[in-house]
Amino acid sequence: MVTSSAPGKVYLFGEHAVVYGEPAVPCAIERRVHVTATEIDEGLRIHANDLQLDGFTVEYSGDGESHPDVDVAESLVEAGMGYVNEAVAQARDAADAPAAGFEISVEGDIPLGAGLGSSAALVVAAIDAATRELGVELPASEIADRAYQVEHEVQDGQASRADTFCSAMGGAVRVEGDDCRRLDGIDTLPFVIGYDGGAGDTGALVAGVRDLRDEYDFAADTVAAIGDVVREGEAVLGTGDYETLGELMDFNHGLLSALGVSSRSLDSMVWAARDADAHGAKLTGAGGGGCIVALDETDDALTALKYTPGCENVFRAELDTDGVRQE
Ligand SMILES: Nc1ncnc2c1ncn2[C@@H]1O[C@H](COP(=O)(O)OP(=O)(O)OP(=O)(O)O)[C@@H](O)[C@H]1O
Ligand SMILES: C[C@@](O)(CCO)CC(=O)[O-]
Ligand SMILES: [Mg+2]
Repeated sequence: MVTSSAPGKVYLFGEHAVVYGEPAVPCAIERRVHVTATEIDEGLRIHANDLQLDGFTVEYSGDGESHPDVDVAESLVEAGMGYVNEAVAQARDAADAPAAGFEISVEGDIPLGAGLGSSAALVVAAIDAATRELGVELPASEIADRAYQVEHEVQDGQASRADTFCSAMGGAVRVEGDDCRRLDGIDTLPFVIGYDGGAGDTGALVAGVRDLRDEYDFAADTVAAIGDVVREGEAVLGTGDYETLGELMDFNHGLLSALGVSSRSLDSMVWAARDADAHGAKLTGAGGGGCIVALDETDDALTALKYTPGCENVFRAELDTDGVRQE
């Protein structure tokens, strides 16, 4: 039995635009998904107590048959389990053990579908745990690559390498197309996260931006402008100039908002953080609902968000310089 874990992330800059080849800077945070893999004779059994489908907790056997004790549509269960199914397929392939069976248990402290990269953390940790259980130790870069294949497959081609690379490597990273790099010398960033308790549909939100971009030149320009913000941001990232970083985060949020991926509750959390003198604040991840990230080393934004209607949970998230690891 092997347990591995991998971190979630926030986007300092660049979500959505990264899908079209602009650079992005996601940063790993100290919130993790833990996956335990145990080899069994055949098939795939998954325990995922954090995954609620229509309010039901799911126990699933991927060999076609059995199902939750409750009546949940097969398609919903398949969708929920797709990441684990595909991660296990990657592990079997990497270890050259096509028939290996697994029992997989998942638990995590990353809210699901909220822009903190729970899917990438799950896939990265699952590939690591399952390959180690088969006696194979993959380099983090290969885990990142295989995890990207999984997200790409499960999300119908709507995925960049950003979430999976960041989760596998840890720290602050820069992703532009297939060019993925860790950014050295960045050990700390004062992130405060506000969570509205909701979720966004990543595939649908990415498709919405794609449509806008196809329809209007100014939407394409907006996506390109996000790339400019990222390039400006990475130039000051190592200097500790939180003032400028925050200003650029604010700008980035405005551009995402123009592309239609913010929401009323994300906007009110962003404004609550700004009113409390955070250096800057923006939505993180696909948007539509979920989380914002603010830059603030004081407790002011944290306190203000606690009393913001629509904010269900607020927490500080340290930069996690460790990526995937065996526990
Ligand atoms: N702890 C977990 N247990 C089971 N499944 C999980 C877990 N964490 C993530 N998942 C899977 O990942 C899906 C959420 O992925 P999705 O890409 O929609 O959101 P996210 O990764 O949290 O946010 P974003 O991609 O915007 O950063 C869940 O519906 C589930 O299938
Ligand atoms: C919206 C997006 O840019 C980030 C989702 O966390 C999609 C992706 O990069 O895969
Ligand atoms: Mg995801």
